Amino acid sequence: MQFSGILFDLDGTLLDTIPDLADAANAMRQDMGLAPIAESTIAAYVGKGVEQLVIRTLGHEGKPASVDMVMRGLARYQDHYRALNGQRSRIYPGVVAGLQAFRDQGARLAVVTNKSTEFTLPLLRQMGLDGYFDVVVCGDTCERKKPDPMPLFHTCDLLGITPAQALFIGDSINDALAANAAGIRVLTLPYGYNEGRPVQELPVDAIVTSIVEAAQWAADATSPTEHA
Ligand SMILES: O=C(O)COP(=O)(O)O
Ligand SMILES: [Mg+2]
Repeated sequence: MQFSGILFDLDGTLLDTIPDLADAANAMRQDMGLAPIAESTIAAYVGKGVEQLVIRTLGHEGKPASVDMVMRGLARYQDHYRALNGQRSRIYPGVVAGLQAFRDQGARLAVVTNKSTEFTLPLLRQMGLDGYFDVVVCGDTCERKKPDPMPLFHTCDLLGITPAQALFIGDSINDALAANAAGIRVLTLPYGYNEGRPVQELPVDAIVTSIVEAAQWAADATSPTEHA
């Protein structure tokens, strides 16, 4: 296989975390005197990190939340998510077999998520996935989050590879834009949370149905220089 490092998004790609994210977001809303909102609505608010999730969830009724409300909401949300993280989250079908297939092809694996370190590391451990990854870069690891390419460059540096040797697999516009800006080829999965937009619109190399299929795609892919 031509790729020596495979970078994975977390929420909506490896793990279905929406039930816990939605429970925490609705518990925060209840603390602030607001009615609960549907899980599917909250799924469309996920993707740009915890601060944006809180801002979008508090602004659901159309009125932007004040800075004070956002600060209070963030503290409440983080307390709830600390308690709920991993409780109802599930590994998507094909993930474990797919990660193993990539490893069997000789690749080193990394997670590049907008989720905070505090929540990412225990979740990977709890799901039994931590052993697959050499590098984990979270939403607060670098100065900027996806869709900025900074966390992807940082991951490549930590893996000791160039962007041309990497493949990124994600579920959202943030993943596609970060990968394109970094010069990293990118696959997307249709089952995640693309901020409520169809994945067919994303600028990616291919849409695959599972991580197993992604491993097959990577094994079959020809390098850009082979077309020259
Ligand atoms: O925390 C988020 O907003 C999304 O996390 P992700 O980058 O793993 O999809
Ligand atoms: Mg995601």
